[in-house]
Amino acid sequence: MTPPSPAGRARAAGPPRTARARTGRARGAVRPPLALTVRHGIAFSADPCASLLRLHAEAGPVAAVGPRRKPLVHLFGPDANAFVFANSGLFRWREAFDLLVPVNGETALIVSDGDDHRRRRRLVQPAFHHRRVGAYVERMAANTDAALRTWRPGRTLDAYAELRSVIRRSTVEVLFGDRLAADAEVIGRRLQVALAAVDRNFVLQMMLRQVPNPYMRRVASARAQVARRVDEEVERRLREDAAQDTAQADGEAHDDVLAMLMAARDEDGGGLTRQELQDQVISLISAGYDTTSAAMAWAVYVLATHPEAEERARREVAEVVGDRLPRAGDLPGLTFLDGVVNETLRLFPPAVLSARVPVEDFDYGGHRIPAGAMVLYSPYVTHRMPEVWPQAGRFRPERWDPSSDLHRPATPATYLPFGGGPHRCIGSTLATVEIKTMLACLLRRTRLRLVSPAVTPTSVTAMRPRGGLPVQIIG
Ligand code: HEM
Repeated sequence: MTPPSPAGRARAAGPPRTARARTGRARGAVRPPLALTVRHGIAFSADPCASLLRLHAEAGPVAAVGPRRKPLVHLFGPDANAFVFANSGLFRWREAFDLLVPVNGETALIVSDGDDHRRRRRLVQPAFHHRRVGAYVERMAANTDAALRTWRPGRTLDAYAELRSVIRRSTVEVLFGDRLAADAEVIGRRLQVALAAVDRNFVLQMMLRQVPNPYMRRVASARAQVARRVDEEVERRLREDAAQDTAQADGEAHDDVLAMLMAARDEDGGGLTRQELQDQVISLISAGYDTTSAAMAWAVYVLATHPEAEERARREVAEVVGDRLPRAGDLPGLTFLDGVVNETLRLFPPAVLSARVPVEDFDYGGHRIPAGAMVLYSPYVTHRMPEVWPQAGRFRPERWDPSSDLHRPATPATYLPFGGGPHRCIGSTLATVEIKTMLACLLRRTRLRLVSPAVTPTSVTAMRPRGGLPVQIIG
């Protein structure tokens, strides 16, 4: 599956670049109503996804909640998404994603702005080129199949946890090579301590960041241990390069993202600094496996709850892939499976919300939104708007077939599981290729039944089934 491409089309079709020019005179500064703030706050802690749909229904396309001095301003719907993506000069990412810094590092892409971001993104982007990602399919398939071979009929297991550990291994392996992959479990466990810290509710995270405390010290120490392991690998490769005495001497012999990052040069011949390299490695692992595992769990869930779609996908995999493991060349032929992946990411986008902080006041939808506010746009709410997607709440993978009555062309403003604009997810192709490959492996080898069809989502940064996804293996 290739999701719609980013900013170009949004800019062409979207609103003009200056915020005030588009929206005319504002009625006045947004003022979060206290009653709405309290009601939404309580509902959000119980079920964030449902609470956002209610907030949109109640307040419309602009909904401010939280403290008056620094409100959280939700901008809902395709117009808002197009506006946010087209006006990237109005926003900073460092402030918006500050809470990720303890895990991702100061120079990670998601917390970089302006020229720094452009430079780093240019250096990192080639490693995620479509052609390179194709080369990883066989590793992903082999890792998945190795895990599935241990799944015996009759057994009950947590499909989310099991597949997440496959994804962790594949992510570390394709990004950073076999030596780090051998440590994938240890790296994953340490990183998990840090990731758990940024998965907590915002208020608690902000409090934890205010004063030194044992919890944040544990997070820093876990992150430092991963950073040391990454540094060792970089050192070792540099020594190998210098020695030029093995087949792996030129660095290019490592066919992974780390090799590309180490070799990357801009027009002036400059590359990533050691700090930048370390932060990119850690932030790519952490951005990569939590979100992809969440999406994978939802894909298993929707197939298990839609037997007809599951059978159709199974038949397609049997015809295209047959008895062997899937290869990159098979993926374009798996068109129904594309629809399954697209539809899973439409109904269950792991990034329920994404954030921006404006550097100056701006007007939108008749409201003045102050500099420093937390502006939030929501893939989840957009994807469930009936005026955008017919039968919005239903899993209908056939809607991705242009000949279907339900088909609607996806635009960057209407379909945005990977965000949009200059910070659009760099790993979108890797993620969708991985989910598709893993589903093909699952469908050719096993049949699953959910232990309970009642599943509640949790988290807005990597939305996943609360309590995992217990399944019974039935074949
Ligand atoms: C289903 C899986 C994934 C989802 C739903 C997802 C979603 C997102 C979203 C919503 C953003 C923010 C964009 C914005 O607000 O405009 C983002 C950024 C990012 N993602 Fe992903 N992502 C996924 C997988 C991955 C993978 C596999 C990687 C890398 C291995 C990755 C690396 C990144 C990075 C580095 C950024 C920051 C880009 C920048 O700031 O320039 N993601 N992702």
